[in-house]
Amino acid sequence: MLELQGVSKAFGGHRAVDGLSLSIERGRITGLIGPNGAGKTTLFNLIAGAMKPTEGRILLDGTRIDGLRADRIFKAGLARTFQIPRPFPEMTVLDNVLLAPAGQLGESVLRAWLTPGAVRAQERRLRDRAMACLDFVGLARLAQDPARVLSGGQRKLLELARVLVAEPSVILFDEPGAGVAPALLDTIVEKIAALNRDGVTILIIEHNMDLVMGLCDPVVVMAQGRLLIQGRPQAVQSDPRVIEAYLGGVAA
Ligand SMILES: Nc1ncnc2c1ncn2[C@@H]1O[C@H](COP(=O)(O)OP(=O)(O)OP(=O)(O)O)[C@@H](O)[C@H]1O
Repeated sequence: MLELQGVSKAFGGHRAVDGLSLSIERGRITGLIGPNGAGKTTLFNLIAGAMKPTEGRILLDGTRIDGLRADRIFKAGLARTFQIPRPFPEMTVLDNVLLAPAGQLGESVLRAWLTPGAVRAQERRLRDRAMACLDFVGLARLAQDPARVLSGGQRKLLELARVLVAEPSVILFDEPGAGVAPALLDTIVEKIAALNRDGVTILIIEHNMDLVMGLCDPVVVMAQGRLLIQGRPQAVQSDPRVIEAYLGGVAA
């Protein structure tokens, strides 16, 4: 579904991602782990179009997406969530979700003038869909509140609703468990699993090992910009190379 071929990203002389090749299988929840500075977030930036690779190719369903703008990749069905979501604090929760869909009919003034009925119908459909997404993540009752009232965990759920409006086929989650209270963590894990049951392919960066072991299969380990190993969660967890990479990371 998502294929990386010899992907590198250099910052000056430092290769944050170094000749990485990887296949993300359709319909799975793949975990991406590795010590701090391994290059995980840089890899997400490359896949989602926030950065261009220095070398290599990235294919989504066989079509090259490396070098495409982030909004094009989003429209092609690949969405990402951020480690620290930053909703517009004074806008309502619902309006924050409605910001996401690009290319809606109402965006074209000429079109709005020619076909106001179609625009209104489209807006209604979008609102309904945004409300359904908020309902899915459990935030529907807060739809009219300003986003600033949300807790860290609720912001992650809002972020999820925001990307779901676009009906992505692949979602990259950057540390969905970070900064989330334990009660909401279960909700987030449950929502990710439910989306996956619905056929969404998922790639997750996460430092919380319980979350990774319970949710992800396979698990991919990165160290120093490279792929260290890829395999079943239990096998990865007990692999001496992985333990060494983490201990090396702590010592550094
Ligand atoms: N924009 C940038 N400019 C220069 N160096 C960068 C940039 N982004 C990342 N790096 C460097 O690239 C390396 C990989 O960073 P990255 O954030 O991708 O790691 P990570 O695995 O996501 O780490 P963490 O788990 O701490 O988030 C680090 O050495 C980092 O300092």
